Amino acid sequence: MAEIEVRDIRHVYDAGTADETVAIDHVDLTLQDGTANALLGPSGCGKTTLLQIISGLLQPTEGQVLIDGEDVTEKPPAERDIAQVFQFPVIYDSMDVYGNLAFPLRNGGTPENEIEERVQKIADLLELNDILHSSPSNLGPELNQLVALGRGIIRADTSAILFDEPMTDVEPARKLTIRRRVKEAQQEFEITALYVTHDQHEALTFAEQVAIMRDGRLVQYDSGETLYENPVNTFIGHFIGSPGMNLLECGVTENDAAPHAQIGPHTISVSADIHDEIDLSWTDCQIGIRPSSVTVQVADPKEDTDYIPATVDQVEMVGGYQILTTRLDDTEVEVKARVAHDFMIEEGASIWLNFPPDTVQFFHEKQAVHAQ
Ligand SMILES: Nc1ncnc2c1ncn2[C@@H]1O[C@H](COP(=O)(O)OP(=O)(O)OP(=O)(O)O)[C@@H](O)[C@H]1O
Repeated sequence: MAEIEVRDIRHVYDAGTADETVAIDHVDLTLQDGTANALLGPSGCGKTTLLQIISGLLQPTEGQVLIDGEDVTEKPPAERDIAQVFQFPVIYDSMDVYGNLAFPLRNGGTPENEIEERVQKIADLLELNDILHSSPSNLGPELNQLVALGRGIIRADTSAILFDEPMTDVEPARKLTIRRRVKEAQQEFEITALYVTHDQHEALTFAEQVAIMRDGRLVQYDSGETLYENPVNTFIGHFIGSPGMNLLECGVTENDAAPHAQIGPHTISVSADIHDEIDLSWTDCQIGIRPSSVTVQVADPKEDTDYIPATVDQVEMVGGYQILTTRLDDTEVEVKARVAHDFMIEEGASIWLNFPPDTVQFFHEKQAVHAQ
């Protein structure tokens, strides 16, 4: 496998016409050799365009694609040795599963005994042994997608594999199994992989590093943990997590000689690292806190001023926990808090919330002021 680098890529569709669209706007991204990566972002942000530029199906308007340091921007797809798994599996019905897997090797003139060995290895890994001699037309889309994956990685000289929304046609109940097998194959063969999806759960479970795009730009490329804990801006804070980060409009006030966030009558402490960077003249500020970081108390904490009174508007059971939608008293500010599934609370109840300072992010003009 190989390192894939896109350097200062820009892509414009219908340049110079009324329909001109800047699909990729100066993106730099390096996928380290052997790593699992995901490309995540809302519809229309440029994921497919970037994927096609990497595979060679599309020539970028500007910028370069490098494979292990070699500039392949001008090379056609066939000379890049990049495999692609599409939304809908591309399978040859005229051959059985074995024939499909063996196809790229036979095409390259590999001796039959080596082909058999390699097909066996792939079949073991993807658990395809029982269907090796079945016709693909008798298999469901899940198994066909695995065959397409197997065919993509069967050649030892494949540089990388690109997945374009590969779970689109997979039944929800089968997704976990298919994803596990894809992940095992990626790890076993140390494949450089880029997995395009608009589903954050898929991206975060597959990839070590996730690139998030918006409006043709790469906004953040980091591990799932960093994206969750330290979003670079409010877009990432809200986009990652379910529900996303609470983003609360605030002012800045000075309290005990340290800047604090002010929401209506409520003062919220931030960490010392954030204090050092806040300017008291700032407007357009928000604090961000994950629903799982909000501490909830049902008994009035009385003199403990770190707790803010709120009212519970909605209680929702989500999987193994509950999400409370609350409103801070004397404001219209909504805060979501995650509590245990057996936490006893009713809609309309009074509640007290605490935002532990080391879990509070501070954003100025939508950008994080301090990466922790
Ligand atoms: N062939 C094309 N001609 C003109 N504009 C295009 C073409 N393909 C894509 N676009 C535009 O480029 C932008 C990026 O599209 P792209 O398909 O790369 O995004 P995406 O993130 O993959 O979206 P989705 O998740 O919906 O597939 C969009 O504004 C889209 O309308």
